[in-house]
Amino acid sequence: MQAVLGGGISGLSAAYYLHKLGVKPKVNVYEASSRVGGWIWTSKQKNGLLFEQGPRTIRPRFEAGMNTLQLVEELKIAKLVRGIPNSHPTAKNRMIFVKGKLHILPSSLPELFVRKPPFSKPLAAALLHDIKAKKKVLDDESIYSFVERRLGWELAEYAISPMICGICAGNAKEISVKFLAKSLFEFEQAHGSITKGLLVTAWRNRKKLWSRADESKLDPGSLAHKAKQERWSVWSLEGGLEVLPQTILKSIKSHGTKIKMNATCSQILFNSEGAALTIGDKNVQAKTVISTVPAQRLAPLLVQHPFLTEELGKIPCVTVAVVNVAFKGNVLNHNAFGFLVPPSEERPILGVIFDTCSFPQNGFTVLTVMMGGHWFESRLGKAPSSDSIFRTAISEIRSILNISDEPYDYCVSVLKDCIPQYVVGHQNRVQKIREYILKNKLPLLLAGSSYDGVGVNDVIFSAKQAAEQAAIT
Ligand SMILES: Cc1cc2nc3c(=O)[nH]c(=O)nc-3n(C[C@H](O)[C@H](O)[C@H](O)COP(=O)(O)OP(=O)(O)OC[C@H]3O[C@@H](n4cnc5c(N)ncnc54)[C@H](O)[C@@H]3O)c2cc1C
Ligand SMILES: C=Cc1c2[nH]c(c1C)Cc1[nH]c(c(CCC(=O)O)c1C)Cc1[nH]c(c(C)c1CCC(=O)O)Cc1[nH]c(c(C)c1C=C)C2
Repeated sequence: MQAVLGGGISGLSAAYYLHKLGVKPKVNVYEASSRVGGWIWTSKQKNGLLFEQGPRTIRPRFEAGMNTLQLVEELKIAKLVRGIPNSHPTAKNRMIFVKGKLHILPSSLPELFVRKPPFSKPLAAALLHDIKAKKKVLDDESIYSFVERRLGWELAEYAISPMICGICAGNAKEISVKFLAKSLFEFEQAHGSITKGLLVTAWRNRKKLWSRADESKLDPGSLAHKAKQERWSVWSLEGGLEVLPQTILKSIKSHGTKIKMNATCSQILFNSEGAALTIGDKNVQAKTVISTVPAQRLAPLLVQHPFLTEELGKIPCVTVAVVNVAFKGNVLNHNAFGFLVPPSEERPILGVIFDTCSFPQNGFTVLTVMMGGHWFESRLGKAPSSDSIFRTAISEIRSILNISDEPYDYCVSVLKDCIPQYVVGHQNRVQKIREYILKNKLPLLLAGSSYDGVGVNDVIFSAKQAAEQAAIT
């Protein structure tokens, strides 16, 4: 038996790809809770309203983004995909809330040459800063410190810090530069500055730059081709993102994969036949194990290998409080994706997504307020009640967005340890962990959000790669 730990989107995808690759023997998925989908969770409210408690949009970019679109086609749910083009107001209008005001961040090249508050200079001036700044030889550093050194304090504070909140609810002063800006970091290391690295790369790729080679590689009838042609910024699914894990679940069940619910794995002991897993009060033998559970949850299961327990345990996670709230009619003065709040503003919220600006819902306004993350305890308290989280969220949206209407419906969720933090040294740590597994010939493959990216595309792609590895071992 092949074992997959975790029934979130990566565990389900791993089982899907194992079947697609014709891997024998049969596959069992072990899920600790009583539902599948993990953080992908669409709740159906009164009047048919949909609240996304976790992710809501997926980016159709790079290999991993194309792979997810291909998966959607294979699952025969392409007709449910709703793409948002780059020209849509929500793709162009991303805001930050600084010193009592909402500011739209520049989203096009010409805007980089105009001064836009809260920045004191046009953003293009940051390149002058970069050209003048001395090279520093480093193996890794925080993304805040890298951007501050090379492009100046304002970009670090008002662009990078909120962006890190809007991706991993983390502190840019702790998150590795390699999480978001690996190639810019490498430009400095190889060429002395970001600008020089960009020019050298543009020159080397000058032929590719002017051709649409990427597009011509895509099958003209495919969803990925449509996404490129229509220049989608993001997409979601009619009925909510949870349709994706639910459809994978149906597909893998129809192929004979067994999904074991309320089945927490509490120990993995490697032996000559593979691995003996303790699931609840039973022992089961597996040929290989694909783990998609968070690194911190996997760490204590590997008692035979203290090195793995220690290193996996050093990949931390943060907790996010999510408040979905609906109002009757349009209560917003902006047509935008939403806004983020730089941590230096010291407000209790991380940001707000204007869900219905992207995907309207029968005359309602739906907003999602995200809170906590790295600052959960310091800003919300040790164990805040749902009621106090809701009151804080409402008071913030009332004051920032000038909304005086009473909510029509709402939902408060505390997502415990939901997003891993790729702190400085993360990439080296993951490499050392994988080298150890390889050197000790352990039948263990790692997938999910703790290692190579936290987006839905990244985790599905990591599951595909793990299944491909399992197929050749
Ligand atoms: C608030 C929020 C907003 C997000 N927004 C976006 C977005 O807009 N776009 C985007 O691309 N991504 C977004 N993400 C990221 C994305 O949702 C996640 O990375 C992805 O859902 C992770 O899926 P996973 O299957 O790897 O992990 P999980 O969803 O964590 O699934 C792991 C599963 O393993 C189970 N498990 C844990 N321990 C054990 C055990 N010992 N034994 C058995 N089972 C176990 C858990 O119960 C869980 O079901 C967001 C995440 C959050 C939290
Ligand atoms: C405030 C908290 C969060 C918001 N979204 C997330 C958190 C933790 C989670 C999240 N958002 C994105 C990703 C990455 C997806 C990927 O494909 O890699 C994750 C895990 C996408 C995203 N959302 C925003 C940005 C700047 C990004 C990065 C990529 C992109 O440009 O699309 C903006 C944003 N996120 C949140 C808000 C309120 C917000 C506002 C403008 C919430």
